[in-house]
Amino acid sequence: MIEYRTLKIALLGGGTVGSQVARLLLENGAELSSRSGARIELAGIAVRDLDKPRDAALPRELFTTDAEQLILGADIVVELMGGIEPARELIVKALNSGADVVTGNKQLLAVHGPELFDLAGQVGAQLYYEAAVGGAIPIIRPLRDSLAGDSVTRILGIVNGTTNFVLDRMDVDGDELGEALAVATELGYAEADPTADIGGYDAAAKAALLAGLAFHTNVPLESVYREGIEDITKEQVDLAREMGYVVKLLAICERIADPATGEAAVSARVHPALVPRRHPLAAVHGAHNAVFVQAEAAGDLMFYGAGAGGVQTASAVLGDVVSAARRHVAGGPGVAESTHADLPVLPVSAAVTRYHVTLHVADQPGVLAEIARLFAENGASIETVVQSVAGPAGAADGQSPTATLVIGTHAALEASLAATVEALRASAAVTSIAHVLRIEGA
Ligand SMILES: NC(=O)C1=CN([C@@H]2O[C@H](COP(=O)(O)OP(=O)(O)OC[C@H]3O[C@@H](n4cnc5c(N)ncnc54)[C@H](OP(=O)(O)O)[C@@H]3O)[C@@H](O)[C@H]2O)C=CC1
Ligand SMILES: N[C@@H](CC=O)C(=O)O
Ligand code: NA
Repeated sequence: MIEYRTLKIALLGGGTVGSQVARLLLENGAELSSRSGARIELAGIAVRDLDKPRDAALPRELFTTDAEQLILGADIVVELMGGIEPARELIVKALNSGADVVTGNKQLLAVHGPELFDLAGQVGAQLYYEAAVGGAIPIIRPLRDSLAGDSVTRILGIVNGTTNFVLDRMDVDGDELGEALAVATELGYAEADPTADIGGYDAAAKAALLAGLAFHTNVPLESVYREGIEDITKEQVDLAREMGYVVKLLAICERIADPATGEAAVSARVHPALVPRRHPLAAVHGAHNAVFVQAEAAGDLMFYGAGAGGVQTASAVLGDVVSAARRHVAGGPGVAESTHADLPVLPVSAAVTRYHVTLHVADQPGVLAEIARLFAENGASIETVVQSVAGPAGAADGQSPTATLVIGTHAALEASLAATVEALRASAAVTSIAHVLRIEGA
C-alpha cells in the first residue's frame, strides 16, 4: 500500500462552482489522490451564509464563515468566491503562507494579476486559473505550455457563455434579449451581477488574460475596448440571418503593427460582431464557448466546450488542483508567467476591421453617389450594397420616400470606418442609421 502525504484543500466559496468542486472532491477523492500522488483532503468550505441551501448535499461540518482561519495550514487554496475583495486579500495571505492557489476569478486576475503572479513567483508558489477563461475548456494550459514554442498571432473567442446563450436563443428560438437572459441566470451561467456578462465586462477580463498569455505581455483590463450586447435587437439578429451571418459577442486579441510607427503592438477588444454562418464559431450554440487560435507554425486551432456552469467549471478547477498537488509532491518552484514582451496595447481605432451599416436613406437620384463619396472620403471601401427592404412609407416630414440600404465594407482601419459613420449621420441624404455592426471571421 502506497503511503501518500496529505494535502489540505481550503475551498473559499460554496456557490455554483464551489459546491460542485466540493462534491467531486469528496466523491472522487481516492481517484484524484492516486492521480496526484498525494492524499487530497477537503479541509473546509468558506461561505457567507451557513444556512443557505447548497446545490450539492455536502456535510454541514465542512462549512465555515471564517475564510482566514480556513486558509491557515492549507496546502492548496481554491478561491471560488468571485469579486475583488476579500478574494484578493485572501489569495495574498494564502500565497504568503506557502500555499498554491487555484482560482476561477478572471475579474480579479484581469485587475490584480501582475502583482499576484509576482508574489507567487517571489514566494515560490503557483497560481492556477484554468477555470477563469472558457470554463471547462482547456485554454490557459495550451496557451501557456503547448503553444509556448509557437507565435500566436490572433485569437477570436466566444468566451462568455451567458451572452452566447442569449444571442443563440434570439437567433434560434426568436426570444427577446430579456427573456433569454432570465433563462441563462436560472441555469447558473450568469455572474452574480449579469451586467458583467451582458455588458461585455466578463469577456473583457478574459480577453485581457488571453492576450497577455498569448503575446507574453501585460494587457491591463482598461486597455481592452469593450461593447456589450445590451443594444442588440431581434431585428438585428433576424437581418443578420437573412444576410448569412450570426451575431456573436467576440473577444478579439491580435498582434498588430502600430499604424503610426510600424512597431509591434497588441489589440484586444470585445464587441458584438457578425460572423459568417460558415465560420466554425457560428456553430457554437447555447452556453458553449470556443476559442479560435491562429499561430504561425500550428495554423488554426479551435478549443470548444462548456464555458460556464457549475459542474463543467469544476472540471477545470479540479485539473488545477491535481496539477498543484503534483507540484507539491515533486517539489521545486513552478513555472513563472511569461510576460517579457512589454508590448503597447493600442486603442480600437488602430484595429483593422469591417463594418456592416444599415441605413434608411431618401430614395432620390444621387443619394447612392453621395453615400459612396462619404465612404471614399474617409478611406473606407464599399464591398456590398443591398437594398434589403422597402423603407418606411415616407420620411418623417411625409414628403420623400425612403429606402433601406445594407452596406458591407472591405477591411479598413476602425478609425476610418467610425469617421464614415459619423459623416453618414451628418449627411442630409441619410434619414437614419439603423445598425452598425463589425464583421469578423470573414
Ligand atoms: N458560474 C460559472 O459558470 C463560472 C464561474 N466562474 C468564476 O468562479 C467564481 C465563482 O463563481 P460562482 O460559483 O458562479 O459564484 P456564486 O456567487 O455562485 O458563489 C460564490 C460563493 O462565494 C461565497 N462568498 C462570496 N463572498 C464571500 C465572502 N466575503 N466570504 C465568504 N464566502 C463568500 C458565497 O457564499 P454564500 O453561498 O453563503 O453566499 C458563495 O458560496 C467567480 O469568480 C466566477 O467568475 C468561472 C467560470 C464559470
Ligand atoms: N458568467 C460567465 C461564467 C463563466 O465565466 C459566462 O457566462 O461565461
Ligand atoms: Na478553461
